[in-house]
Amino acid sequence: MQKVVAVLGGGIGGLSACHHLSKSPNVSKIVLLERSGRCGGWLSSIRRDDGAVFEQGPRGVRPAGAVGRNTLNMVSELGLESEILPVTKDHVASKNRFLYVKGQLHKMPSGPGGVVRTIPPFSRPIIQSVLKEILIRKGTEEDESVHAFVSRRLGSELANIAIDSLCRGVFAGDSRQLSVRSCFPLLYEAERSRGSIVLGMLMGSGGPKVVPSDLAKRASTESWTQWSLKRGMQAFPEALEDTFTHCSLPSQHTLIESRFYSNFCVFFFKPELASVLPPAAQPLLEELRAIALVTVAVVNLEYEGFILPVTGFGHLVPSSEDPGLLGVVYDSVPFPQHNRSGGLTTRLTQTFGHPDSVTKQTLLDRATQAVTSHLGVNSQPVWSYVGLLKNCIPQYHLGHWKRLEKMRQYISNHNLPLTLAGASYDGVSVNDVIFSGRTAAEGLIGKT
Ligand SMILES: Cc1cc2nc3c(=O)[nH]c(=O)nc-3n(C[C@H](O)[C@H](O)[C@H](O)COP(=O)(O)OP(=O)(O)OC[C@H]3O[C@@H](n4cnc5c(N)ncnc54)[C@H](O)[C@@H]3O)c2cc1C
Ligand SMILES: C=Cc1c2[nH]c(c1C)Cc1[nH]c(c(CCC(=O)O)c1C)Cc1[nH]c(c(C)c1CCC(=O)O)Cc1[nH]c(c(C)c1C=C)C2
Repeated sequence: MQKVVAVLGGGIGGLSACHHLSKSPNVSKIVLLERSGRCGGWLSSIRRDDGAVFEQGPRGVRPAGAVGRNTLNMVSELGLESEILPVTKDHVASKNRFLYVKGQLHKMPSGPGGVVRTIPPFSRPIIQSVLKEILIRKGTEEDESVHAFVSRRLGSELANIAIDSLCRGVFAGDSRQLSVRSCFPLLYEAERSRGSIVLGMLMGSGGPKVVPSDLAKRASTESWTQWSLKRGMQAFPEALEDTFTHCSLPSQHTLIESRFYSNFCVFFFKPELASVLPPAAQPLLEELRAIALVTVAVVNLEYEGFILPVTGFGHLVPSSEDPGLLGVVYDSVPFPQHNRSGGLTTRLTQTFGHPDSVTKQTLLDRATQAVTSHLGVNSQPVWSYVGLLKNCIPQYHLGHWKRLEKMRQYISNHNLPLTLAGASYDGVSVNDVIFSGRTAAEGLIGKT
């Protein structure tokens, strides 16, 4: 039977679903409903006339693993190969990441030399915690906070500094609330199946299989650690959107209500879309609304000349150091191609948590002060932009897996023509979200 499919939300997840649905001869029509008038969601690049590009959302995508290959395959299908800006393993942005602890920048330990020596801010070699980890007994909880899990297996120092910062640098979240089972499923599974994170990582795991395109093979041969696009990450959803035929849309609410009487299948991309479900789906609405989202402020700064005292990807700030500022990316280091043409400049991006009650000017002042105190730079930025990204990163708190199970069970028990996909469910990275769009589409139409 021919299907008409409605996709709610034109973020990268919704666009990925459309891309895969459009390959099926059994789908006669796809209606993409996007509220904002622009597709791409959080993939949002500021492009200046002088060639400079600044990212308000994601700035780099990892090529590794099945989901990384899947994204590169899509990049290839869209003919964006010549737009790719790869960062290889031997690049300084791949080797150097920093932590800002007790008023000082510290390079995160990496490589064999980094783990066998005591490297501040840590008080003992990482290898000690790693070797002890193998002997620690398996946990018995169904889920645990990321902080509790790492404290238990690797010690409180790594949990308080490294893992606290990592959760801020990926989820803009609190490691004491985030779920290890949902945020770091590989670590959780490693403990369950091998009794140890270290053994689990050494032995590897299964996971989905994705046949690599030539581009994905190139990424692996050349050891890329991340990539972006010449015109910024926004060029990705733009290229996807260009492949669709546009037509005027019916009223959103009419469409959603009619879903329950006809052959519509709706992909749900955000809990806030809950407002368009009918009252009959109340239990589902409650679960959707319970998924928390955080708001962050993203401050892009441009300085004249090369101003950094260190080179690398950037630095993270643990919550004990500053509850507000999460981290600073040294954008000019991984992606100098995004600097303005002619003349040397440094582009930085800072991310702040809990920015709601603060003015944009205050955020800008705090950002420039952090450049002075963290990086010893006294000059002022020649250009800046402050963006407030409301409810932008879903938080997989303790028990998230149970909530997902309940929601999917409800959908199945009530035969609702709905599929949940996007950042709120099974992974927040661009790769995860694109893969979830594909999985959702394939659940409806079979493998493409
Ligand atoms: C600051 C920041 C930095 C990030 N950095 C990285 C990174 O470096 N690497 C990485 O891999 N990932 C990164 N991410 C994560 C990644 O960008 C997001 O998780 C991903 O883009 C989410 O895609 P999505 O399609 O699920 O949702 P969204 O991007 O939120 O898209 C949802 C869409 O639905 C629309 N919508 C909402 N409500 C309605 C409605 N009622 N009706 C119709 N449309 C509606 C919205 O307008 C939006 O376009 C970052 C995210 C942020 C916020
Ligand atoms: C300071 C805040 C943030 C920075 N990036 C993000 C936030 C909230 C968002 C983000 N960053 C990454 C992802 C995707 C994760 C994935 O699985 O691919 C998201 C949603 C990538 C990432 N960034 C950092 C790490 C360790 C990762 C994981 C993948 C990888 O190893 O590359 C660290 C990091 N993020 C930020 C900074 C300043 C920083 C470290 C120096 C910014």
